[in-house]
Amino acid sequence: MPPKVIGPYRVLETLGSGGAGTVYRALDRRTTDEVALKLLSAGPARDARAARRLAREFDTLVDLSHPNVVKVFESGVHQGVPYLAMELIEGLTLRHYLDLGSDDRISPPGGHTPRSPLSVLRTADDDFGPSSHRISDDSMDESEDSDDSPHDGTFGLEAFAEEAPSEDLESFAGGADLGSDDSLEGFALPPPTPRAPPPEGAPRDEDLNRPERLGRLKDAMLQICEALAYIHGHGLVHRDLKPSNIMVDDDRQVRLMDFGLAKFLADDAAITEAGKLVGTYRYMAPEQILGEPLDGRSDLYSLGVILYELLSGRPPFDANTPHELWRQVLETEPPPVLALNLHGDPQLARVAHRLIRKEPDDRFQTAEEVYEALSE
Ligand SMILES: Nc1ncnc2c1ncn2[C@@H]1O[C@H](COP(=O)(O)OP(=O)(O)OP(=O)(O)O)[C@@H](O)[C@H]1O
Repeated sequence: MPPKVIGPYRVLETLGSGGAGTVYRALDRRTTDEVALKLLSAGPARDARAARRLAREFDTLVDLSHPNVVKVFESGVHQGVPYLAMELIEGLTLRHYLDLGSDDRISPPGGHTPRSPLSVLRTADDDFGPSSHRISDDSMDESEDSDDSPHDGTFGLEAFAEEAPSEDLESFAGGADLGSDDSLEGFALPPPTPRAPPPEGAPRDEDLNRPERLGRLKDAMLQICEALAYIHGHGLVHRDLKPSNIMVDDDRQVRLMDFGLAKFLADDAAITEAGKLVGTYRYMAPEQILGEPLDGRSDLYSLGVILYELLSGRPPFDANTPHELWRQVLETEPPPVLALNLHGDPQLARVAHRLIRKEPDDRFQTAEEVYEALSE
């Protein structure tokens, strides 16, 4: 049973649950405005680290103001449990927004502002789940994101509970010439065959490639680039970009959410957290897996994984264990999007592949550059 009242808010309904707590639709009794209220779980999941993350989410967002970044209003504590009040987004997470057959749940084009030159739901099916595991045992600062996972190099496999069945990507090895040149032009289009059989339940190419869906995908990507350009411009790295942390409202306006893991680059601790792994496995850049210093280019890698998945219907890397996934991310090339989806959009495919290059220097360097490449 959800609580009836949380601080000055009356709870109206449950919107969804994530790793740390539950998000409610609630009415601010002082203003009669509706808000989304994130309340941390009262059970074992609520610990000092979760509370710190919520506090950090508030501190991070309270000074930001951008149409594509969720707004926060206040934080508080209700019967000892911390909560965060934020802008209520009437819409869908990015994955559900671009689900095949979701057209009937969104408004027709025209209800949103077309992209101008850059002015400059957590759902059980989305991700591997957030992780914040130690990867070494040496003198780590407990004050940050480490959790109660074993510290011996093993990982909580519950984080993989939602993983899709793994695929044999070996068949692509050697056949995928992604080009070594930095430019999009340098990207070698994959040969039309051989092609691995799609896993059972995989979306059909013709559904993935419907022009209306691709239009929505591109528009959403442009808006995410605007949000990323803004937060990176403020010295912030999101560090946990994934489809369930992006919502699209009924007017097709995108919001970047869930800044509980975000870090300011100016904060030294943010870039010298060697040995700590924070983020969601599937979307983590190689340098994030290696515990190296992160910058905005790591978010761009995650954006590339999202784009790759939404174009091909499959993640670029897939495995049954974290270690195998990381090995693939660090050492292997993903199958070309256009080998998985023969008639996929070549421009979007090129952008996705350049975003998921292993070396940050080989990727687009800024969200503005991605925006421009998507607009070509
Ligand atoms: N501001 C909001 N407006 C409307 N719905 C929201 C809002 N914030 C979250 N939700 C809904 O609540 C769900 C849970 O959100 P929450 O941030 O707790 O978890 P998550 O991001 O899905 O997972 P995790 O935080 O564990 O990565 C979301 O998937 C979304 O459907």
